[in-house]
Amino acid sequence: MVPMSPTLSDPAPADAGFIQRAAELTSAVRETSPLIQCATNQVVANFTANVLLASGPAPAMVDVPGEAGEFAAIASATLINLGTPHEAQRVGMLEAVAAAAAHGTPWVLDPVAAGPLTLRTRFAHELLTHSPAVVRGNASEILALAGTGSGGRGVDATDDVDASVPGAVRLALTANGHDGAAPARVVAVSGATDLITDGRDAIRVGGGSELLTRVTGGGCALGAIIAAFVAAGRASSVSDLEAAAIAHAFYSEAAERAAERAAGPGSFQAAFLDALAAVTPDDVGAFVGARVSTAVVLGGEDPAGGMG
Ligand SMILES: Nc1ncnc2c1ncn2[C@@H]1O[C@H](COP(=O)(O)OP(=O)(O)OP(=O)(O)O)[C@@H](O)[C@H]1O
Ligand SMILES: Cc1ncsc1CCO
Ligand SMILES: [Mg+2]
Repeated sequence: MVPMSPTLSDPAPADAGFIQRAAELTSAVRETSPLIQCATNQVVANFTANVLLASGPAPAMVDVPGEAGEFAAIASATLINLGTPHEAQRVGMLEAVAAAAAHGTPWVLDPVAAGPLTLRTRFAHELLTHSPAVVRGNASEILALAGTGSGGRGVDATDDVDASVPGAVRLALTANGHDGAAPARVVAVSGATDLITDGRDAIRVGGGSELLTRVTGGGCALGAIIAAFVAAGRASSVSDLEAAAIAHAFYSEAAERAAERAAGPGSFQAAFLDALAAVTPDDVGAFVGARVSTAVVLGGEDPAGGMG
């Protein structure tokens, strides 16, 4: 059964354990430099690679059919972003997600502009059957995939993050994994306040900067950072849910610092890369303490038959 109209409990501040895991996971991402395969759109490939390099992980934009699966087998995590999904890239993406599944490698789906565009929306639904660890998008994209969208107008959101709660919960709970055999699917919705949920628990991440929406790739590069934090989280027993939320906190802390120094979108982009490199694990811990809240999903029902 699909949840009818789930809501969230009153928010609680992040507890000390979560704050500590945020700092430790940020250290781990810097120290272990996870290798992140990106099959992403041609608009943001360069920015995404720079965001990863500034943050610690190693990017590799390997999306060519015949190579994409081979590379997914050795990557720490894979990002699949549907911004400009040409036919050959779609073939490479299917190879990559099959290899990721075979090797237990986490992968992140960013269904850019899902909803108004039929081909990529169908392809996103096909990709969902290959068990992404995280589905990341703006509210319009998440609502479209959940089947509750308002249409959207393309790559930018027309829906509000809070309005996406029922859709995000539904999209999380319709995945396999809630039987305990595999990690639950995490759905991450970006906006003024970000919402990250596995259908049972939810985490809200505030802060950040509106300037992230004035340069291209603000959301797309976030998908690559989520992939890196989830990969490092799996190596240190941090749940995909918390790892994805800590990724958002890391990103928002850097965006806030960059916005303080920037005169506009151009200098913001450069300042953001500098800030991603400068943010410390303790900064991320402090950010989680100040700007992150947790809640429980109320009124959600697990289609697999138990809320565990
Ligand atoms: N009004 C806002 N205030 C602060 N931060 C914001 C705001 N809107 C978006 N963000 C941040 O910007 C980043 C990108 O989110 P956004 O929802 O714009 O992604 P997106 O629409 O998928 O972007 P794109 O597809 O253009 O890369 C996230 O880190 C989010 O928290
Ligand atoms: C502008 C744009 N067009 C297709 S993908 C993309 C990058 C933001 O998603
Ligand atoms: Mg996007």
